[in-house]
Amino acid sequence: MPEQSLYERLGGTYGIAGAVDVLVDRLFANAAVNANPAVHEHHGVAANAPGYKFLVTAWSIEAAGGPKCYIGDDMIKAHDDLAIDRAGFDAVFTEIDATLNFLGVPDAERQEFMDIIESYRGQVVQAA
Ligand code: HEM
Repeated sequence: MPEQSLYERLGGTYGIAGAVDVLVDRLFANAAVNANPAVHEHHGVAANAPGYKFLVTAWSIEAAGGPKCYIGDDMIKAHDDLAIDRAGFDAVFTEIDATLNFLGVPDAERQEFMDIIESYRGQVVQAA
């Protein structure tokens, strides 16, 4: 039997949307993530949460090998005006990892997803 995609092993659209629902609430409340004023301008507004959850869910579905459904900007353009530095990226990386752990995602799937996140560091970090 062929190995299931990461998308399938994460529980498909329902599993990923459920995880992003929890993740985005935690990111919006995370002081280290919001220390960047440009990030806080977005993440400090509760009304941004539903649309952001939609975009991050679709991005994650595609990144994990699920169906094509992401309509947002690429990762360079999406983070162009935010001056995200290494510490800012690490704060988000740590929150994603902690959330997947909190939700009981198995180690192998968590590691595989975190490797995907890490592979975008160079596109997201645009400040020294
Ligand atoms: C690999 C890691 C990351 C992924 C997969 C990711 C994913 C996304 C996605 C899908 C969007 C929506 C793009 C659109 O509007 O079309 C977005 C926007 C955004 N991201 Fe990220 N992101 C990452 C890292 C970060 C980090 C490290 C920060 C902050 C420290 C951050 C802060 C933001 C903010 C504030 C926006 C909204 C920008 C705006 O519309 O004004 N992201 N991100």
